Amino acid sequence: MTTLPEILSRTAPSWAAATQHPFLDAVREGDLPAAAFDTWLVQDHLFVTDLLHFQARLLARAPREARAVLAAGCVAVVEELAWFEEQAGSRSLDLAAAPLPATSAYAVLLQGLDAAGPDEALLALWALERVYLEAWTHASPSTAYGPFVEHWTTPGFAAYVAELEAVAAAAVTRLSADEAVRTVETVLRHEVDFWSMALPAVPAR
Ligand SMILES: Cc1ncc(CO)c(N)n1
Repeated sequence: MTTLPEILSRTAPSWAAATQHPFLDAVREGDLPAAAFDTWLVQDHLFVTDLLHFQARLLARAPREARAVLAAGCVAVVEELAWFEEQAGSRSLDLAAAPLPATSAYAVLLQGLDAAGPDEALLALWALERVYLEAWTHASPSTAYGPFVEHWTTPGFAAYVAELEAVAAAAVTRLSADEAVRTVETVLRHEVDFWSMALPAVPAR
């Protein structure tokens, strides 16, 4: 039977790459230029919009035990989008920017998961939320970007990831280990590309 600890250990180097990324080091050290952060923030707003659409579709076909966490997650994502709009307003950012290639590629991945079974899609959702929590935890503490780091490492978000983990733990038992590894690896590769997207503006250290 496939288990999450097995999948985590088989994908460990990719988790490290997606959480100990130079973008996040620069956030922690405070030397990420505001322009790079802002580029990333506008793209993440686009990603979260795509995520809401994906999650709403998944809710409609999810196994019974996953419905409550997915529905609560949809509400949280709607609130997250409003929060992005507030941040964009105070940083004078244009949220209507076009998606960069990493954002478009991630959107294609999420759309593709509609054709996969709900268990694979649930596993992917857990992975993309867990890696985000770990990534921002790696960026902590940050003085320059402190409020953002705090927003993405709150106990509420950690509790949501833990609830998703319980659902993903059940889902993964219905997948083959190779299938589950492939799904998680694909998510983690897209996460690395997403952090890398805004990095050319980061000074060498
Ligand atoms: C790229 C990315 N991955 C995961 C999350 C978590 O919602 C996010 N906001 N952005």
